[in-house]
Amino acid sequence: MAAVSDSIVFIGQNITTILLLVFVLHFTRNYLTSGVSAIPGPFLAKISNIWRFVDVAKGHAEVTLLKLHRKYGDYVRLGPNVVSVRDLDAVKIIYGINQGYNKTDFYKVQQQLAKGKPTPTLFTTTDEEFHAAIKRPISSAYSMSTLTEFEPFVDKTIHTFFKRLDEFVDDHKVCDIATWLQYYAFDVIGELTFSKSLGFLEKGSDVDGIIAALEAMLSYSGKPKIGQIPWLDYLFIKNPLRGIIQGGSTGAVARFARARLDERLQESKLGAVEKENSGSPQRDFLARFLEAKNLHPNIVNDNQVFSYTISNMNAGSDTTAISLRAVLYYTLKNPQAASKLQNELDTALKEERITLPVSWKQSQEQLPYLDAVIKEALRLHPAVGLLLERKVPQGGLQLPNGGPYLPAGTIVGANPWIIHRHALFGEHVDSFRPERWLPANGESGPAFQSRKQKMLRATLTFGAGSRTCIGKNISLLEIYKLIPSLFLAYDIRLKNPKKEWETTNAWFVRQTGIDVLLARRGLQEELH
Ligand code: HEM
Repeated sequence: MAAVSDSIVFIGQNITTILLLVFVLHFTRNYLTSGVSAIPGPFLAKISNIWRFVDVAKGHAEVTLLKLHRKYGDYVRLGPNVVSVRDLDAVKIIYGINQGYNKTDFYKVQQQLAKGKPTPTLFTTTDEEFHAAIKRPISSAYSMSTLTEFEPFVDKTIHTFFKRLDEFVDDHKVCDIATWLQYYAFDVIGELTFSKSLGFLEKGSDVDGIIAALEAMLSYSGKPKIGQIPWLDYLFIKNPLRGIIQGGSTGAVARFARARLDERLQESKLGAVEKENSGSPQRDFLARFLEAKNLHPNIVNDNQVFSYTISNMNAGSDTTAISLRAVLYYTLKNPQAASKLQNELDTALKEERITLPVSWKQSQEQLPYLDAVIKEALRLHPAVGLLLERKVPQGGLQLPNGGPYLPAGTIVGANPWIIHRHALFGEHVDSFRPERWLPANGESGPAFQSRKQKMLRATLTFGAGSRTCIGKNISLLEIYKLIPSLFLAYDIRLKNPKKEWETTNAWFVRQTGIDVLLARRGLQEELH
């Protein structure tokens, strides 16, 4: 008894020293983590995840990481157990199909609560078996061949968008196009998923706080930061006490999606939808998800249908808006590129090779410079701006080209912003040069094809491997139709050509501050 009380007294008297010792031991153990300790990086990152937490919270983690890779080379240590990879052979292994590199707890942090329980989606699940099971029934809905079936939904939204832009022209008002592109992207995904736009363009403002809710979820002070130390999620976001107090909030996007699903299930009971849609190629995503439920009842229930719709909304709206902004901004900032693009579009329209709105097929077959502009903008500003984290599987990873061996459990990943500035993309990788995607003077056809293929294989805009973006074709449809149609219908100028936009990296690298002046080009009557 006396020994116990003596110990308590001793601890009480030396608590500061003891705590200091515990921290020193903890940091030293972190510093010396097997395998990872051979990789260079900032000292503080080697001893604690707090360094990365603070860096992500500042909102420009892609800038920090680029500097670190330029200083240290292909492998950078970002945490006691975290490695950022720039070596392309390593990227191939990490994202290779069936290589066993699963998503990390960073993605679990993004799982939303439904009735107090985290709900994994196609995007956020870390369970590869579950992922394969839920992906199989619906992957055909996203295939290249269904694209043209979705085209009328996009055309409809382009019409609404241009009606609203006409008001800016008529009123001689400055247009905050960054915000309006977000309204467009949200309304398209609403149309595609539910045949019902969310009404952003009509209202000209955030509807039901949906954008605010998504921003809060992905705010740089929120989940992406917490994702650097995932156990904090259980303290701050998924804390059961918080669930009890707040009733396990579901959020504005979920409410909208749930209402549409309930409407459809009700109509379906009445037989209205089946009659209306049977055999129609213009079925929205929800109709296709419900078909998957009929075909695969053991995998797809109403909750899974709901989860598919949520994935579409969360993964497909902001990312597309960010990409559209990048294409528009870089084009407007580079008058030479803008004028080349305008010439290509005007000539193709005059020769009746394209229409307004431009169709997907026309954009692919008639507009090579547009293709180069879009590829270059998405290279320079990929929507995702943090590591696409994966866990090293059993057996470990021998990092290629001189890297050390990493044991199982190490977190590895590539950041698209870093990979897209790899020397493989040629010179001036920090500048907007659409020409890098076109044959150079004197370059033979086969040499160009081989160079282009290498760049495409290294492109991570839509991720890579088994977890690559399922909505890639859909977003390309939205981008390749809207951008040329916009330049055909309007003369667009930056209000302050010298002013830079502002960006914030909160997992997605959002931009604000693109004010433009618009004038009609007299082609509106061509809109059909
Ligand atoms: C330009 C627009 C888009 C970009 C840049 C983009 C980017 C990405 C990236 C990088 C990933 C992989 C994430 C990772 O490995 O951690 C991903 C996955 C995903 N994206 Fe997209 N995305 C876009 C549009 C869309 C659209 C329009 C949809 C839906 C209609 C969508 C749905 C998804 C889903 C469901 C996943 C998870 C796929 C899986 O794990 O199987 N995305 N996206």
